[in-house]
Amino acid sequence: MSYVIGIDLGTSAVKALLVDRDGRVRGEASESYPLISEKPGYNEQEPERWVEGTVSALRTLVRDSGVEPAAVEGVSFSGQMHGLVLLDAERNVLRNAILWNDTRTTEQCREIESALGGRLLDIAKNRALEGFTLPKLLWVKRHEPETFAKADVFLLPKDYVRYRLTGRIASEYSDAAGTLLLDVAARRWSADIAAAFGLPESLLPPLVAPHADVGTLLPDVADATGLPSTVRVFAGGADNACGAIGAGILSEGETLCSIGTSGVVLSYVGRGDVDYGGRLHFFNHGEADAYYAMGVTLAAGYSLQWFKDAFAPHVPFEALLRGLDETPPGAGGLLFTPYIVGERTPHPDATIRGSFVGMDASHRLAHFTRAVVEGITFSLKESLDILRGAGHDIRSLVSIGGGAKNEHWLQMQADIFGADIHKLESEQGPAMGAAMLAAYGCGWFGSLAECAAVFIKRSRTFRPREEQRAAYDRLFRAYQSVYGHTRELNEALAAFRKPQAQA
Ligand SMILES: Nc1ncnc2c1ncn2[C@@H]1O[C@H](COP(=O)(O)OP(=O)(O)O)[C@@H](O)[C@H]1O
Ligand SMILES: O=C(CO)[C@@H](O)[C@H](O)COP(=O)(O)O
Repeated sequence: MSYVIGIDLGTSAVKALLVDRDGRVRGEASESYPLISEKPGYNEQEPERWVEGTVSALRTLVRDSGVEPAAVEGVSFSGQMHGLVLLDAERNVLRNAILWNDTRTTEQCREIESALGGRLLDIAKNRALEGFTLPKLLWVKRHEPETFAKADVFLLPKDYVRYRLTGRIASEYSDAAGTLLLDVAARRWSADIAAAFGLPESLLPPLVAPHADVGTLLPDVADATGLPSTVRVFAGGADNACGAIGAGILSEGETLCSIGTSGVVLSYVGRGDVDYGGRLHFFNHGEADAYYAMGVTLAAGYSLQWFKDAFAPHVPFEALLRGLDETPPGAGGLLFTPYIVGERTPHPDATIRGSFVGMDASHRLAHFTRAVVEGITFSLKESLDILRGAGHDIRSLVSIGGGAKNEHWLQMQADIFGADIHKLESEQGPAMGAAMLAAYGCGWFGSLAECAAVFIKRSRTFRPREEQRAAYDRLFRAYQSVYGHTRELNEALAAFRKPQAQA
């Protein structure tokens, strides 16, 4: 038997997954690392910790799985998107990486909009959002000019780890799409956008396809992990592209709901010339010539995690969510908006914060829990509705991530979305998509879809229930009005915010 390894470089941890030719998971290892949040809205990580964590997870995986290391044929990557890693000419890291959930760059977003106007959407297919990479580059240029002057090349998080494992600098389309520097439809860096901000083209790493073979492991990495130095390394993809691959979202009509730290609803798109007017993210998929359109809730699982940590730290998730069964839709008249670190879709707003609306003396923990879970799901329905409004006929979704672990929540997704929700048999998230890119790269399958047919199985389907669906439709209208009523209030409150740990 031969094997591949998928590595998912997440925000809180790196996970390495060993998968055999039949798609069976033969081992798993992970290592966590801290988030550095020195000021409100600032979120950074030390790239060296990603490398140490990845090498250590690979070592544990190889040691504990008991498989013959020489039987591992390929490795590939999935990674948290948008993060900025700056390297000097000697390939030293110049500063901590600035992450996707860092919102310090509102001013740079306005600068990008005024410099490029409609050309930004024409070329990069996305509007300027704080989380994306170009605003981060401009922030460093403006606030840390000495650091910027030393920058020779920039990399995205998983591309940096892959560079350290192989010695080869490269980026790939699916992650490059989240920088605002890619001509998304043409799959090449946009010389126009780079020039508009005085960025030398040499700062942009060479681009390859997600399944491209980018070399083999460096001898010292092979020694440290126990893998042979002949193991083939494939470029990999953005975590959402890999999450979609790992859930089999590989043809027109397929839609994914992922509730991790952030939450996304994304649909496969077969063409690059589709115009969503910037209301959704539009990125290159992990498959050649394919794309996806996606809405993002910044704090999806993170809202529930925050609520649990703050108000029920000793209650396990399963026990906390049992309350979903005990209270009817609407949580006794309580609504929650999950804007606790700002929002992206449909309200690109770094200043907005969350609300509980309708608190009543009768409300208890179970009502608040239900309101939080409903609010997260309503937020994702806003993305779903934009996709439907743009012509996507969405009657079913595959649900993944921590939020898919709870069956009451999966049923709620069916009721709120008005669509069938499919649960996967062995849900491994983006690490499985990365393993599939390696399997495809190794030539085990003729396409990612052929690989998905072997690797991915659906286990259960949750169908919408009419009575609940009607109640949620009424609640959703109330939910949608909360943003407009709380926007100015939050602008006034922003000055009182303290630094907080995020995501
Ligand atoms: N048993 C559970 N039931 C429902 N939600 C859960 C459960 N366990 C974790 N979660 C939610 O899933 C989130 C983590 O999901 P995960 O996919 O692991 O995220 P990430 O990959 O972004 O770290 C947590 O923030 C939490 O809200
Ligand atoms: O910013 C985005 C997508 O645009 C995020 O999806 C990040 O790519 C990481 O999210 P988690 O997987 O950690 O929730």
